[in-house]
Amino acid sequence: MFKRLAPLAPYLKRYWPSLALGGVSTVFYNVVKVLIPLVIGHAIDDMHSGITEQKVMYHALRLVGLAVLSGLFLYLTRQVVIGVSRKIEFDLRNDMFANLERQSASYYQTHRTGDIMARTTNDLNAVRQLLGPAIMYSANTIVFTAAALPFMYRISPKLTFFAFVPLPLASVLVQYFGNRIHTRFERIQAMFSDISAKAQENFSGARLIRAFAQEDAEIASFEKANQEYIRRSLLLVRLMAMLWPTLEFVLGLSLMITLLVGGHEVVSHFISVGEFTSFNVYMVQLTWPMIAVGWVVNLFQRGTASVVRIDELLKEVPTIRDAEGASHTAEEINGAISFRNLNFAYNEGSPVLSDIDLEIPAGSSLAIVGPTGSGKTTLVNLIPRLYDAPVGSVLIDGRPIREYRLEDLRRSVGFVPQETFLFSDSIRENVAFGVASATDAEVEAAASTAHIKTEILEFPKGFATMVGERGVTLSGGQKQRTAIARAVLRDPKILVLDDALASVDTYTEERILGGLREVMQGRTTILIAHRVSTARNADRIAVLVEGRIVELGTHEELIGEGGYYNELYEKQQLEEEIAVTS
Ligand SMILES: Nc1ncnc2c1ncn2[C@@H]1O[C@H](COP(=O)(O)OP(=O)(O)OP(=O)(O)O)[C@@H](O)[C@H]1O
Repeated sequence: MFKRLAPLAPYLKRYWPSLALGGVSTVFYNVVKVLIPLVIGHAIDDMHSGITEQKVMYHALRLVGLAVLSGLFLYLTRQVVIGVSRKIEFDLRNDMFANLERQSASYYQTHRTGDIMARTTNDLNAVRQLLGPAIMYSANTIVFTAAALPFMYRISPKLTFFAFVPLPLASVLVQYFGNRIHTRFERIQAMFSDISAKAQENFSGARLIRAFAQEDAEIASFEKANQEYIRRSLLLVRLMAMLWPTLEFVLGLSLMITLLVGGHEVVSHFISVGEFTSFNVYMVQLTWPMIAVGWVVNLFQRGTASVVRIDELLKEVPTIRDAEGASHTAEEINGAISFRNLNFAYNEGSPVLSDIDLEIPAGSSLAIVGPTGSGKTTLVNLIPRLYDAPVGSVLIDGRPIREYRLEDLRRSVGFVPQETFLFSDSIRENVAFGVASATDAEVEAAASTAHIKTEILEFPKGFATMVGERGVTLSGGQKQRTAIARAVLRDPKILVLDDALASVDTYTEERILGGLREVMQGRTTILIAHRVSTARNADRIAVLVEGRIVELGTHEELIGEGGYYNELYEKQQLEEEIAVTS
């Protein structure tokens, strides 16, 4: 077990002075606690030979003194040990988040979000309980039992033996019930996650549910899940209801034995009434630590399993990271992109890109068109290394992209993805994402280039308007233009727009392209498009079909070729004519 807990060692090491203080105060706390029954016993025997006010006062003060001392040490122990467990929880949470942030995009396709969330919440909680309560209660139990046993043994070895017989049973019972409670609790938690996910989907998919008139069906299905939840909860309630009476019975048994055997010892004058009382107080004090043993064993089992799961997450090495010796920086990037004999497949599946040979000179623009699923997004994703192409098949300024530091490479690419993601934050912060030093004027200029500034200023709070779950809902086109502003603000050498004008009308498209033309000066721009109107003004247009470049040239050249692009052009011309005449 200790080997499995090894990943915690560096974290514990960090706080060793606090842990040492916790250890010392645990010893002091238990030593003081062990003295209390002795003082009570002495007091009784002393008063047995005649009670005086002075004696009562003296013994009472001694007890109060000990109680205050033990309280102080207990406070110190809890404060220090539980405090350290919280600090380690904080460190672990930070480390896990940092490592999750470093993982490549594909990590999130192969790992379920629910599992990641469980590791960062439930497992972390279990580890904290192991570090805090589990360690503290085990230390208390061990130290107190070790300190109390010699005193109990000195009072009566026979009584000690008999009184201890049922106590381990309490601990075994707690462990047995604890295990079953844990299993049932996990099932309830799993069901609760299902219910929450269902409710959440219903809230975010509210429009779809209304449109399909599925409210009643959804209510019925939710009620079914909720019923299962209550059924499982009641099973747990039954188990808990059985645990406490059973425990009370076992502890009562132990006290009864103490009373019977101890009473007999007193009557036979083997021990005094004071000693008998001391012994009873020891028994009462030992009850909780004995119960705690079973509980602590459960905490250790759960905690150890969780440490393993957390360690797996912490050790996960990002598949895409800086290559060894990657030293070239953003300043060295001019923006010429080359694809050389590029073949690519996701996870060793069927090829998505085949024999791509393409040179995009620095500062030029390229439009990529092609049927859906032909690999356009995949091709541009390889430039900022969102997925890794085979070594040497993607180059920037003649250098394989792996020779650049990942952060610098990505900083040089302004990316407008196909699906816009906006954070639940103000529009300003969404535009300035990744550029901490951006001034208001720069943010506004970027918004102006993306032709969204006027619309933003029409919102009551302008750029401070919140978007996403806590704010206004932007239209698809507004979202895309916010994303364009975000990419432009980064002032990148390479600008990639993945179907970024799909949600705007042709008039707005024309205006955005006009604005971008200025921005595109001196930058390499790649535009993925489904409309000829987006592609036609690019320096060159590449047609991608089933992962291969089948046509490459200017608008005029491709029209002349009479291939896919020409067909697309004629079809869209026809559509426009029909739209005008109808
Ligand atoms: N992360 C991924 N894992 C596995 N396969 C993927 C992944 N992303 C895309 N694909 C597959 O690769 C192929 C090309 O997809 P891609 O998104 O590059 O096409 P596209 O030309 O951009 O399409 P669209 O015009 O519809 O956006 C598709 O068959 C798609 O199913």
